[in-house]
Amino acid sequence: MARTPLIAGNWKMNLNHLEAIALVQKIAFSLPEKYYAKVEVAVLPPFTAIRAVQNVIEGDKLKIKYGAQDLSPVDSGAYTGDISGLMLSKLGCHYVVVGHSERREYHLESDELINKKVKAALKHGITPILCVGEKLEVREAGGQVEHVTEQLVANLKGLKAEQVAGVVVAYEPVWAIGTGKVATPQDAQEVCGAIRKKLDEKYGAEVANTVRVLYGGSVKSGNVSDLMAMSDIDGALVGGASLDGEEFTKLSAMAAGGPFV
Ligand SMILES: O=C(CO)COP(=O)(O)O
Repeated sequence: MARTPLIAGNWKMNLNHLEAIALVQKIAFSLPEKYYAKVEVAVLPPFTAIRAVQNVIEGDKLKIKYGAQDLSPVDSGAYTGDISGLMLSKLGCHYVVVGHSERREYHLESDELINKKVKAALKHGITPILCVGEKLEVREAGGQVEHVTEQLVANLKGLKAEQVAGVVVAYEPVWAIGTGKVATPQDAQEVCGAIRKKLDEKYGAEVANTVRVLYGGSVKSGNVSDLMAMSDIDGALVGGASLDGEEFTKLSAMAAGGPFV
């Protein structure tokens, strides 16, 4: 089954709502319509810019999708500072990042909490982009496949096969994030292939063949094609390079088979 590639720009804690509008307009203006048939392009602004991005995308009928970078495991209540899936679905979010390594590290998010967040996203019809990935010491000890597949199993616990089919998994080795040190296509394929094999074992071939597995970590227009040439890599979760309109457009075009025009 052919999987539509996904290029998702995780803006992290960057860009106010005015800068966000300008960036979306730049991407929309630069990326010719024909590319959208071959690649799905999404932007993931900070919460404060989602409404502005929604207005531009809906107002101009753009083919760019959008989403958020996190959500609460519950729908509403006394949880100061949190944002729920209910709120995000009302804003028309297609995607939400769950379990990014920066949240696992700085907000001490556990596999159990991430599992609840995946369920909350699905409950509200938002596709979770579930991030998994090992730290440098785990890779140096050769434990990356075991570590990542354990995270995957824990984070998807209790979901039915048809729910898992609606999840995107992003393999983001922590040592490659924001460092300029991209994993080799072979290293990325090893883990992305293991993710798909684990999905096959637990949920069957149809689900495993449906789920998109992305790679993330220092992806740029110059390395995205080699990564996506690997059989189990269906796109990229892009940090730094997604903040530069021209570079992100070029990267998206390359993911669609390029060349950039
Ligand atoms: O964390 C990432 C995307 O979620 C990757 O960030 P960089 O592309 O800046 O390495």
